[in-house]
Amino acid sequence: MGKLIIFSAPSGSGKSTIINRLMQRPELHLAFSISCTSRAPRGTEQNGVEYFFITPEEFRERISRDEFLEYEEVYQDRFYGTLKEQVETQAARGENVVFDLDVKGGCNIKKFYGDRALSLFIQPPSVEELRRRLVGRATDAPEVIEQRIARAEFELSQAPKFDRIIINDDLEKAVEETYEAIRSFIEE
Ligand SMILES: Nc1ncnc2c1ncn2[C@@H]1O[C@H](COP(=O)(O)OP(=O)(O)OP(=O)(O)O)[C@@H](O)[C@H]1O
Ligand SMILES: Nc1nc2c(ncn2[C@@H]2O[C@H](COP(=O)(O)O)[C@@H](O)[C@H]2O)c(=O)[nH]1
Repeated sequence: MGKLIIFSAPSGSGKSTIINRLMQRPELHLAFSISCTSRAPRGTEQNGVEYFFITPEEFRERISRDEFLEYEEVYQDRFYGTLKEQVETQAARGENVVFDLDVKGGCNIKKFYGDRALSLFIQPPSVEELRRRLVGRATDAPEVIEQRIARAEFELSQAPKFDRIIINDDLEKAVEETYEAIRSFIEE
């Protein structure tokens, strides 16, 4: 049975960037948990790769069918949720399942799996740098960026609830620190 690796942080901290780098390390046996979302794809995102993109109506139907391990309305009218089936199938294959979750979702999954899960908080050097990264990423409209920044203060206050805090200032250092944290956790 595989283990669970949770990445949480405010939007723009660099979770996806670090995850994408670690997915290229085959010795970690990682499998990404593809969430459902009711937001529209952005940039080069593809259905079934970054997310399963579904309508808010389908999202509500799936909630009523109890298909999610957890879900959040992270931003108004934008739902995100972890599919039970995804996680169970991947973990049963012996893969270590990686989650990219908002802070509430991260805390919920950690509570659910306890010691089987490692929860990592990816901390940006500052809120100003977070804004610079979101603007630089150029995937969101200015008002969406402001919504994400507005949530960041609460999310940063939740960092002590996580097993490890990784400061993502120098990307290479953050990737290596995360790699070592995961390697020692899966070898325990
Ligand atoms: N250490 C770093 N230094 C400078 N820029 C970085 C660093 N880490 C990531 N970035 C850049 O910051 C932007 C946001 O990163 P990324 O998309 O990985 O964040 P995220 O936490 O996954 O965001 P979201 O929660 O919205 O998916 C990207 O343009 C990425 O290239
Ligand atoms: N609670 C959950 N949060 C999730 C899930 N999938 C992604 N997320 C988080 O949402 C925000 C925004 O993501 P974006 O792709 O629109 O930038 C980010 O913090 C993700 O980590 C999920 O299944 N559950």
